[in-house]
Amino acid sequence: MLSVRVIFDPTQISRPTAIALGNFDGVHVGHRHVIAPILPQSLGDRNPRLTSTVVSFSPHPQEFFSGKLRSLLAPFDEKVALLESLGVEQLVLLPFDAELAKLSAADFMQKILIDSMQVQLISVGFDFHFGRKRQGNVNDLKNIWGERLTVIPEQKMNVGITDQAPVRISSSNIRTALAQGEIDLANALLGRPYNLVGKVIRGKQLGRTIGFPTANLELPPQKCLPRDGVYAVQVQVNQGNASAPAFGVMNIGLRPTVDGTQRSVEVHLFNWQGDLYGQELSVNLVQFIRPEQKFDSLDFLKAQIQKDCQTALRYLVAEPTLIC
Ligand SMILES: Cc1cc2nc3c(=O)[nH]c(=O)nc-3n(C[C@H](O)[C@H](O)[C@H](O)COP(=O)(O)O)c2cc1C
Ligand SMILES: Nc1ncnc2c1ncn2[C@@H]1O[C@H](COP(=O)(O)OP(=O)(O)O)[C@@H](O)[C@H]1O
Repeated sequence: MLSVRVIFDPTQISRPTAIALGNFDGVHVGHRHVIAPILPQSLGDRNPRLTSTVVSFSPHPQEFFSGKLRSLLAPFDEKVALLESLGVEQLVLLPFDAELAKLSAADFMQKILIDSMQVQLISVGFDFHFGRKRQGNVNDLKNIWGERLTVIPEQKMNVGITDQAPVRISSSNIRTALAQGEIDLANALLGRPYNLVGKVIRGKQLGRTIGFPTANLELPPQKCLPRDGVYAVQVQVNQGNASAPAFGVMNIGLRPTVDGTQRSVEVHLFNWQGDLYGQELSVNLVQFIRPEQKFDSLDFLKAQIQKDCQTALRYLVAEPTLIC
C-alpha cells in the first residue's frame, strides 16, 4: 500500500502545502536537494500542518507540445516509490493542457499555487520557469513567498580523476552516461544504482539449450534503457512478499546471433535454478562489460557468455556497496 497520496484532481489536494516544484525524472541527487526542504523532517514542529508535496505536470510540457512520449529514468510507479522513500506525503500531477499552457506566470501563482494549493513554503531549482512561454522565474516566486522560498543552486559532482571539471547533476547527463555505458557516472549522479524493474516473460527458450537460461524482462515502455550490450548486475528476485538477492549478467539488445528483431533485456542469474516466469526482478546496473556482437554460432556465443560471467563476477565481488 502506497502512503504517498497521488492527486490528479486539484480539488482533492490536502492543504496547506509545502511544495517542491519540478518534474524530478529519476529523483537524482540534485532533485533530492530540492525536495529536502519540504520533507516532514525538515518542516519539523514549526510547520506541522503543512503537507509535504511534490508538484509536477502531467503530461510533461515537452510531451504536450511535441506529441511524443519521453523516455524516463523513473517511470510513474518508480517515481512514486522513490518520492515515498524520501518521506513525501503527496504528489500532485497538474493536468498540463492548452488552458494551463496559456496561464500567465502571475495567474499560475495566484490560481494554482495560492488558491488551489494554499502553498506556504516552496523549494525549486535555480532554473525553474513556469507560466506561459516559461515567463515566470524564481524572482517572481521570491516576490510573493520571500524567505519562505528556497532556491537550490546548480548542483555539481566531482567524478573520476580529480583534475576533471565537476559534472552537473542532471537527468540529461544521466541519460547520456547510460547511452554511453558509463554506469559509474550515471549511478554517482543518481545517488543509487540505475535500476530496471520488470516481470519475467517468455523468450525463445534457447538460453537453457546453451546452458545460460535468461530471465527476459518486460519493462515499462517509457523506461530509458542504457546502451545495448552486456552488464554485470545485482538482482533482487521478488517472490510475493519475500525477496532474494543474486548476482548475474544482463544482455540488452537485438540478439543478432539468433536473428532477433525486437530489443530484449535478459538476465542470467548465477547459482540460480528454477522457474522465474511471472516473478518480478529488480536489476541494479553495476558495470558495462562489452557491446553486443553477432557470433557465427551458438557455441561461440556460449564461450563468450562464459567469459562475461567471469568478468562480471570480478566487478561484482569488488563492489563494496553490494549485498549478496
Ligand atoms: C551475458 C549474455 C551475453 C549475451 N551476448 C550476446 C551477444 O553478444 N550477441 C547476441 O546475439 N546475443 C547475446 N546474448 C543473448 C543470447 O542470444 C540469448 O540469451 C539467447 O539467444 C537465449 O535467448 P532466449 O532467452 O530468448 O531463449 C547474450 C546473453 C547473455 C546472458
Ligand atoms: N539461473 C537462471 N537465470 C535466469 N533464468 C533462469 C535461471 N534458471 C532458471 N531460469 C528460468 O529459465 C527461464 C529462461 O530460460 P530460457 O531458455 O532462456 O527461456 P526464455 O527464452 O523463455 O527466457 C527463466 O525465465 C527462468 O524461469
